[in-house]
Amino acid sequence: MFLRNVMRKIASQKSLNGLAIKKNYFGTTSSLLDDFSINANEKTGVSVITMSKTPANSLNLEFIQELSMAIQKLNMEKSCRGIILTSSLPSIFSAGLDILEMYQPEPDRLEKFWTEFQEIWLALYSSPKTVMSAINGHSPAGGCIIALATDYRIMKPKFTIGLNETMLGIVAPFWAEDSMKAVIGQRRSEYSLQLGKLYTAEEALQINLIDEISDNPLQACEDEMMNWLKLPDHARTLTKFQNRGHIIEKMKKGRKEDLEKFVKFIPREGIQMALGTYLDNLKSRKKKQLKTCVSDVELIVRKIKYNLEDYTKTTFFYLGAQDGILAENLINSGCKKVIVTEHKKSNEEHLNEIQNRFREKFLRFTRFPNSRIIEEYKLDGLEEKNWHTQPKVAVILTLLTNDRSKLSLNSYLLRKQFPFNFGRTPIFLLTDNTESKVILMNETNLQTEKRIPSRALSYMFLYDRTLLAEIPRLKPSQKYTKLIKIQPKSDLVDLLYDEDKFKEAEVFLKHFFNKPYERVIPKIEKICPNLGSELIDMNITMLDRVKDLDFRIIGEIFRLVASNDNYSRNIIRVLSSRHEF
Ligand SMILES: CC/C=C\CC/C=C/CC(=O)SCCNC(=O)CCNC(=O)[C@H](O)C(C)(C)COP(=O)(O)OP(=O)(O)OC[C@H]1O[C@@H](n2cnc3c(N)ncnc32)[C@H](O)[C@@H]1OP(=O)(O)O
Repeated sequence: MFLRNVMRKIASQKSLNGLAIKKNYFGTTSSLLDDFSINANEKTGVSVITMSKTPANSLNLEFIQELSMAIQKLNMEKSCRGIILTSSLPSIFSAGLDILEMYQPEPDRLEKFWTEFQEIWLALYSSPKTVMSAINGHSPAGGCIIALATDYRIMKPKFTIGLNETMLGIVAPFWAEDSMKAVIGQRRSEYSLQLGKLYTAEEALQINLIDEISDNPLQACEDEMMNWLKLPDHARTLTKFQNRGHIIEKMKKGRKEDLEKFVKFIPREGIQMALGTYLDNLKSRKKKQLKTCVSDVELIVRKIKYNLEDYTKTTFFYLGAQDGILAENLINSGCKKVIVTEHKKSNEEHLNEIQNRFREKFLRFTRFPNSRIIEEYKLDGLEEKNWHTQPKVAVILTLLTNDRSKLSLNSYLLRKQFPFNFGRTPIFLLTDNTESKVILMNETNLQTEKRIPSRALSYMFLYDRTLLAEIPRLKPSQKYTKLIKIQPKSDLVDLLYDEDKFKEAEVFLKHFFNKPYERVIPKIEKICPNLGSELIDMNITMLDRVKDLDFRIIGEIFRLVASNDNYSRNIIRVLSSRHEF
């Protein structure tokens, strides 16, 4: 049935020839908005569509409409046998859908926007012509969807491509997913989509997401096109539809539902919040250069202020009310938004105290909607509608603790607050909890329990000196892209950067790792009573079950050493020399 329709469509092109497209089809024409041009070569029958919508060829409604119309016309133009899509921008093929179309959208426009996007995809994916993408720049999300809808993809080295929708907290449509599966396979596709993977051209080639790499993708496409055009059009087209028919049919059947889903999904508060963050981040990405961290609240505040473009627009999420000193400092120094979270049941009295103190500073106190346990504090005069438009940076002031119940509470609150992906938002973790001796946060924790992708953790400010002991643990990880150098402010910090000392501790740890807890604990207890009891609190039965523990212990050792106490130094020496330990 589908193939019959295709045959009919191909046949009907003959009669449409010359009608559907302007008479002066050959040569160069520009779109009404000058967002792209078409160069139709009479000799080869190949039309090159060059997108030139500055700054990023992002697909807004008008751009898609015009582009879609042009492709549909070319699809019907008999003298056109091949279409190549490319970009005139130096480093971007297409940045995908214009995020501004989805951020704080007008309902009618949003509906039109998605309908047109479906339409352009159909026009490309079911084009009877040979369609190629000369991907001469970045091609994320919608850019990749467009490229995937073509028959052949040649990309310039180094740039990136992929369906990164989850990074924005949104979901690629099923038809884009289907087209990706058809190209790179089910498993790779699922993996790439879930993780919102952006691949370099080199990586993309390895997984067949693109077909070739070339320094001149347009020329390479033109050359490759000649091979494709050697074959009779009807045979090639029918073969294409034999392959794609089921995907096209599925899309057509599901497109109404897909549209309904989209217009319902996008305006959701959480999605808007995620898009706002992403957008802000995109805008300010280049300008943010965060450098140092200091172990003093005032200095941290000053640093943040200095580094953030607009400090007052930053939202601070303060997890665990504690005594609120850090939050108060932030507020005093100009921050207008702080969300304080606390488990009311467990700490109601404390929360009330905080609330009262904050009330003096804030003229209005609002309960966080849909939640009984999260309280929101904000300055009067802050526009309600901007409340959830995301800050440039999310700052999480969190209680890093060895208390499992508090940790899971924090995870819970984080999940509740942010059921979506943080995307590329840098997250600052601060703590003023000087009692803490351990961080149980590692990459796995962050990804699974707290659902913050590790890449978001690009910057960390740690106030608590004892927690600084954890910093070296993070060093080797590639994922922590910009770990800030901590200004040595104490012997402890100096020590942390003393590689030899650190190695010494590591050697020692190797010897008691993998040993049963029962054998190790009493020995640790003997030399370091606090550490032993903490391990007991954590209910650890085998040390090797807790991979992070090595650094925790290292941290503890450093802490002991930093106390400049001969006894502690002796402990280290003894431990390091006792291999049987
Ligand atoms: C039920 C289904 C639900 C939902 C499905 C929704 C499907 C969505 C598919 C999408 O396409 S979502 C859009 C995703 N797009 C992106 O994530 C790309 C974002 N852009 C970038 O990562 C980068 O801009 C780039 C790698 C493409 C290029 O980087 P660079 O060369 O450094 O350029 P700039 O970042 O400085 O960008 C220049 C300029 O353009 C603005 N911009 C970039 N992308 C977009 C966009 N997609 N929408 C709107 N605006 C965009 C960027 O903010 C810069 O603006 P300035 O004013 O600061 O110059």
